Amino acid sequence: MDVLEVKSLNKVYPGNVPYRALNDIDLNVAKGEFVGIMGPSGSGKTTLLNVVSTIDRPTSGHVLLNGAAPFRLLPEGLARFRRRELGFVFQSFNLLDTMTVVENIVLPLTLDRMKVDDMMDRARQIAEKLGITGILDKRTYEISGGQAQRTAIARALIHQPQLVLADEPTGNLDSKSARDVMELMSSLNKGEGATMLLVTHDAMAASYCDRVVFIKDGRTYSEVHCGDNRNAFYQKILNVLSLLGGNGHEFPTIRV
Ligand SMILES: Nc1ncnc2c1ncn2[C@@H]1O[C@H](COP(=O)(O)OP(=O)(O)OP(=O)(O)O)[C@@H](O)[C@H]1O
Repeated sequence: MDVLEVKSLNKVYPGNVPYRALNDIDLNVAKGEFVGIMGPSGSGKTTLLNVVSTIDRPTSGHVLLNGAAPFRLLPEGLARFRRRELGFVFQSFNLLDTMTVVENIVLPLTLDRMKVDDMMDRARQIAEKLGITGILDKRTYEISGGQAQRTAIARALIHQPQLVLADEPTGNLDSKSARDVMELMSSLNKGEGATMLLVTHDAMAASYCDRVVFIKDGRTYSEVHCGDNRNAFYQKILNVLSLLGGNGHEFPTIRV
């Protein structure tokens, strides 16, 4: 069964002039898949991510996560569903400044009242995979952007969610840290079987995915698959971006 099933999804923002931000989107993500979403500014990427992450409701259409329909749940059940089944990685890291790195990482588990020793064991395991064992007791203002994003990835994965949603995770990083973060996300995807959905403007970041879906004006535009040559995949992504008519301003972080 697919982890994510999006069918005939529409989102209309109400207002004096209602705006159709998503127009009949279909998107399936298989277990263990790493899927990228790209498209020009205003094409609906964030709207799609917000609906998939259950933060925003669709106007019509279905969103199923592991066959379950989260929007049928009552608010409390929906919040629990989001906390347990999803992991989030944001451009701005969204770490809590008053806590240490390890306290940030275990946050999803503390909310479910797991025993402290078990939480710390899990935190150490995931920290090792992300190369942040040495900074676990630091405060978030004492660490670099790349370390902050790796901390956020550890927090997104520690509760083994069904789906990890990443919104421009490399947007605030220099190119070396961006590559490191994408290498790590890719190895967690392959090694841990974590299913991931990534929204990005960055062709380099997208080239770590198995498949990239392009959207334009709220509709699916095209899709490219990685195959076994990541450089050729990167080139294919750049080709679609140029066809999409993005300019330097809309795709500010394309790196060669
Ligand atoms: N709350 C809202 N109310 C009305 N219109 C909205 C709202 N949020 C987004 N929109 C509109 O919906 C369209 C899609 O926006 P969205 O943020 O999903 O695009 P995006 O592809 O993520 O863009 P970017 O790459 O610039 O972040 C845009 O035209 C935007 O102006």
